[in-house]
Amino acid sequence: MIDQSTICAISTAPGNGAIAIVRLSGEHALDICEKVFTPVKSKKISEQKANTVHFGTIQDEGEIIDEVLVSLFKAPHSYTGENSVEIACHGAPFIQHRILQTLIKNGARTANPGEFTQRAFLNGKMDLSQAEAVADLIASNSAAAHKVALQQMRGGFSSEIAGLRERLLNFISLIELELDFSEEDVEFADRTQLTKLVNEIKSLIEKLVNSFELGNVIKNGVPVAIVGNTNVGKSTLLNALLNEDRAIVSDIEGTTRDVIEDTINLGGITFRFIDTAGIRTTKDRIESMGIERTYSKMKQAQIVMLLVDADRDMDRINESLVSVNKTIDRNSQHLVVCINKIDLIENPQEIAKNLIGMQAEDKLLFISAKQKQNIDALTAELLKSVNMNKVNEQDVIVTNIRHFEALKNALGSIDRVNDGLQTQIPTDFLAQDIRECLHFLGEITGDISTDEVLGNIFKNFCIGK
Ligand SMILES: Nc1nc2c(c(=O)[nH]1)N(C=O)[C@@H](CNc1ccc(C(=O)N[C@@H](CCC(=O)O)C(=O)O)cc1)CN2
Ligand SMILES: Nc1nc2c(ncn2[C@@H]2O[C@H](COP(=O)(O)OP(=O)(O)OP(=O)(O)O)[C@@H](O)[C@H]2O)c(=O)[nH]1
Repeated sequence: MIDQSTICAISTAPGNGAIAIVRLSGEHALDICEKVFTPVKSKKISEQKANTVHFGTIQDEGEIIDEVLVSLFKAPHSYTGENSVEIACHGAPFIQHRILQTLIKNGARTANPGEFTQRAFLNGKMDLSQAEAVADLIASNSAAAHKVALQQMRGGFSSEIAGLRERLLNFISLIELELDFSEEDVEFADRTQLTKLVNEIKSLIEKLVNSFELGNVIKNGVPVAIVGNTNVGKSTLLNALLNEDRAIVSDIEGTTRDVIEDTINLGGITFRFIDTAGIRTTKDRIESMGIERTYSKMKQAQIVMLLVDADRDMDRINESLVSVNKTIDRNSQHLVVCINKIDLIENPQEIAKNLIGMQAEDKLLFISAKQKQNIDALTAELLKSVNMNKVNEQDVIVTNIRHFEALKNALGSIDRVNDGLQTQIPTDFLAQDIRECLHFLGEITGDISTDEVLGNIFKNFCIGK
């Protein structure tokens, strides 16, 4: 149910700016605006045409707060689908807050995060996956992320899903009719047509499910944990990869106590390098917390880059490989072992021979972070670990984990429908699988949603969006 109150918020970024926008939306947006805004032209704001802009002053009990521009939108032709007003004022936080307070004094309440977009969704201006894409668009920080978010906000795959869902809904009503007439042996739903539709749905969903691996990479970057004993050169390597000095480099053991994260664009893909505290046993509490965190970062990474110091004894080198082996899962993670400081030793191959626990799929590189030797080969190896072969350039890409989960569930149920059609299972079982598929598809577009799901989605939005 849509809450009927009129909401207001500052929609521009916090802090000083040239201009700021205070937004007002809801049934009483125009009346509230009228109480605080005096246009230079005498005509009342509520009598003005929609989609017009007006110059005037905002007043609080007779005191002028600012000269502003007011934009008018009338339901249903606004972003939220409700009456809306935007006040563009001078950008001092003091002015913005005074205006907000005045609006509240006159009957508005402050908006929750994402509440404008939530209302746009509830009023049918966009479906749920489009609303989610609005947040992605605001957060986009690379050309690829921008492209997929914009595509999704403008309809993306949700219109296709909605269309297929609509057709499946037609079938379920026919099948349910058959169930009503179960005494008689009638078949209202054409099984050949239904099989065709099921296959269409299946191939779309499969394509979308497969796109997620890349979608996730585009949206979140590839997490790479750089791990190793202290002083092996992790920070130096990070700097070599970043080509700048952002992490702390020093020869004092345990300098990197906390987890430092930095992103770098390699071949159009964002990698998130996580420079971790070295793995070793320590009595220092703060340092051991850092080491704890190293293990948890290692588990979350898509690529684990183990750095070893070529200049150390073999036991110490193998010790770190043993810890990594215990922690990572090669089904979902790649291991790249880098033998660093090759400038210091004669025969790095000797180390390679004595490494314990390397597996066939693991990669081994010999580098010097300080001398920047073989950094390009390492970069190439990282890019190879990101599997992008499954997706074509023009394909729609799923970036949202909620959509991914719903699609996987929908695929499971559509597979059961398909099997059921082939093995001619009883109609009531078939109907149940179809209903389940409809449910999961509906979760994506928001045709099926709960307050909890909506709450979780919109709580992560900015205020004013
Ligand atoms: N000042 C301002 N800038 C903004 C937004 C906004 O709400 N205000 N937007 C959003 O936050 C984005 C633009 N999106 C918008 C989408 C729809 C409508 C809108 O009024 N749609 C109506 C009327 C369309 C028409 O003119 O015919 C509609 O869909 O019925 C406005 C903004 C980005 N920039
Ligand atoms: N000769 C040589 N020295 C290196 C190389 N890479 C790093 N070093 C040196 O090794 C020392 C430690 O480097 P860091 O990058 O601070 O090592 P770290 O692994 O981040 O160390 P912690 O933060 O203590 O865990 C520094 O003196 C670096 O200059 C290399 O390829 N060759």
